[in-house]
Amino acid sequence: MTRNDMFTESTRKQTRPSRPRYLPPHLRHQNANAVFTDADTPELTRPRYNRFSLPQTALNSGGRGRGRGPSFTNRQKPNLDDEKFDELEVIDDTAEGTNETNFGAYEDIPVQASGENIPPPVQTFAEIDLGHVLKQNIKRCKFLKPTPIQRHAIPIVIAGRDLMACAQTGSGKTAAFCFPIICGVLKDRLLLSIPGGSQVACPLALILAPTRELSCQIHEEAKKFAYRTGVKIVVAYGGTPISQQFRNIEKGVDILVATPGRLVDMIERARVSLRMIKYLALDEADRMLDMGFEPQIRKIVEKMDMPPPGTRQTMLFSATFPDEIQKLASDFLSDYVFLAVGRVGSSTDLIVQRVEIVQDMDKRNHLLNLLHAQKYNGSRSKHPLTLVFVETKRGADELEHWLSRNGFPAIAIHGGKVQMERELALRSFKSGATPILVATDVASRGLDIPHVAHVINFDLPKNIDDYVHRIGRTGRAGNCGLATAFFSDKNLPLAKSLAELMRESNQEVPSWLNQYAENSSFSGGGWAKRVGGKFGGYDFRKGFPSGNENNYHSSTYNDTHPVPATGDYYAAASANAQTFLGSAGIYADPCTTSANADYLVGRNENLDGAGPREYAYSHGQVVASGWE
Ligand SMILES: Nc1ncnc2c1ncn2[C@@H]1O[C@H](COP(=O)(O)OP(=O)(O)OP(=O)(O)O)[C@@H](O)[C@H]1O
Repeated sequence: MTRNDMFTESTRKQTRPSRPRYLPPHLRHQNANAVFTDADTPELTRPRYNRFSLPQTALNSGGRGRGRGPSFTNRQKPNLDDEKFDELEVIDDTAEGTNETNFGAYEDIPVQASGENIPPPVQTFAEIDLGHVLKQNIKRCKFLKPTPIQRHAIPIVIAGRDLMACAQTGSGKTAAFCFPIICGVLKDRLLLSIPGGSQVACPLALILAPTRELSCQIHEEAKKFAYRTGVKIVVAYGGTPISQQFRNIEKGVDILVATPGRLVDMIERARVSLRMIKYLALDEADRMLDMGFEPQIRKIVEKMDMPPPGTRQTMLFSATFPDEIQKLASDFLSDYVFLAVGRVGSSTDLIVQRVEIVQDMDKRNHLLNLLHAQKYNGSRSKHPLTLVFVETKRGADELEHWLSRNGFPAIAIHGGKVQMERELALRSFKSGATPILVATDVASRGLDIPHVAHVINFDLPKNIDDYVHRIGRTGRAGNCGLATAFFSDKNLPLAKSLAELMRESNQEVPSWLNQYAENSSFSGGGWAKRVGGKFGGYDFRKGFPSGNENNYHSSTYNDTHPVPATGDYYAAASANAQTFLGSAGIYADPCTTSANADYLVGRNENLDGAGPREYAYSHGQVVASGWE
C-alpha cells in the first residue's frame, strides 16, 4: 500500500604548498607573524568555546569491542581527555541556553513524504531511540528540538529505510543524517564481528561530500555529535598529505567522511575497503550525481566492494533535487522514502532577495557603493560578513585585490588555491578578520558560516539551483539574511527561473525582471523546465504532479517571525549579526525593525490571502555547471 502524506574535485594530487605563506592583500603591509601565527590561527580566528562540565554518566559507552587486524585490533581506546567536547569547535556561546537559532520560522513548513509504510515523524528528540550518550551530546549542542527535516528524516532512517531528502539550505540536514548513522554504528558494532588480520580499514559508514571544506565541516559536526560514544570518525580529502590521513584511519574508523577523489585513491591503494559499509550518505547529493561527479560516485558505490542497495542503507540529502538526478539516484536506493521539506529547490523565505541590473563594467563601483552603505549604516566597529560570488578563479583574485586596495578587507577562496590557502581564507572570513570573502562556486554548497549577513552574486551562476545554494549561505538556522544579485545582459537565460524562484519565495520581483522573464525564450537554466511551473515536494516516481496528490499542510504559515519581502530599499541581516547592515533606509534590518510596515507585506499577504498553498512542481533538466 502506498502512502503519500503531507505532514505538516576530483581530488587533486597531493599538493604541497611551495609558495610562501599566503597573506591577504590588505594585510601584506603588516608583519605577517603578527597576524597569522599559531598554525595560521590568529587569536581573533580562534573559535569561541563553550565550557561544559561533563557529567561522568556520559561516559557509559566509550569502549570498543572489536578489532580489525594488526592495525586495528590494537586501536587505541578513545582518549577522552584529548578530545574534549568544548574543543570540537563550532559551538557558539553567544546565546544562553539554546543554540542561537530561530527554527520557529520553519514550524509550519509543508512536508511531503512518499513511499511505502513511512515511519511517522516525531516532535522531540526524546521520542527517538538515539541512546543516552548521543542524546547528551544533542543537549550539549543546545539543539532543543528537532528541525522539520530532522523530525521526519531521523525516524525514517532509524527504522532502516533508504531516504532521498530535500530540505532548504540551513535547515539542519547534517544532523538529520549524522544522528541515525552514529546511532546505527553504536548498535552495529556490538553485533557485528569485524574481520581481523587486515591492513585495510573497513568503515561501517561512509559520508560523501563534494568539497574538502564541506567534508571537514561535516567531520567536525559529526565529532561533536559522537563525543564520548567511542565512535571513530575520520575525514579524507584531497589537497593534503594522504600519508597523514592513512595514519588517521590506521587508528580506526567507523565513519569515514570523504571527498570522492581522495576516497577512490585510498581504495585503489588498498587502504580502505567498503565491504562493511552499512550506511552511505551523500550530502549535496544532486551535485554528487551531476555530470562532474557521477562517474566517480558510480565507481565508489557500484564498482568497488560496497554492499548493494537493500543490504546497506542509503541516504541522499540536498536542498535541490532535479528530477533527472532523482532518477539517477534511484539506482543507489532500495524501497526508499522521498521526503520534501518546504518547496523542493526553492530558497527559504527568510532570505530577502534583491536583484539589480548592473552591467559588467559597472559592477565594481556598484559593489563598492553597497559595501560603503553597509559600512556606514552598520556597526562602527564591525563590518558585516559578506560573501561575494564570482564566476572565475581569476575574477575572484582580481576582485579580492581591488577591494583590498579600496579599503575593504577581502580574501578569495577558489579551486586554484592550495588547500592551506583555502582553509586560511575561510578561517579569516569566519573570524571577521577579513569580513569579505570573494568566492567561486567552491563555497556555494553546504558551508555553515555563522553570521553571514549578505550574499552578493557579483556574477550570477548559470543555473538556478546554484543560485539557491549560494544565497543559502545566509539566512541559516531560521535567521534572516540578504542576497543581492547583479543582473547583466549575460544573465538573460536566468531571468525566467529567477523571477519564478523569487515569486515563490514571496519576494518582490522587479518589473523589468518580469518583463525579461515573459519575453525570454530561454528555459532558464532548469527552473522553467520544471514540470507544472509550481513548487513543492515532488517525488519523480509519481510522474508529473497532477494535483491529485494527497498533499496538505499542517497549517498555514503563521508569521511568528515576519520576513521582509518588499520595499524599494530594504536589506536584511542575520538577526544574529546584530543589525550589521544598518538601521534605516538602505540596509536597514527588517528582521528586527518591525516598525517598517513595508517589510511585513510579502509573506503574510500572499499566504494568508490565498489560504494553504499547493506546492507541487517538479524539477526539470538542470545543466550542470563545472566544478573546480
Ligand atoms: N535541532 C537543531 N537545533 C538548533 N540548531 C540546529 C539544529 N539542527 C541544526 N542546527 C544548526 O543549524 C545550522 C544549519 O544546519 P546545517 O548546516 O546542517 O544545514 P543544511 O540543511 O545542511 O544546510 P545546506 O543545505 O546549506 O547544506 C547549523 O549551524 C547547525 O548546527
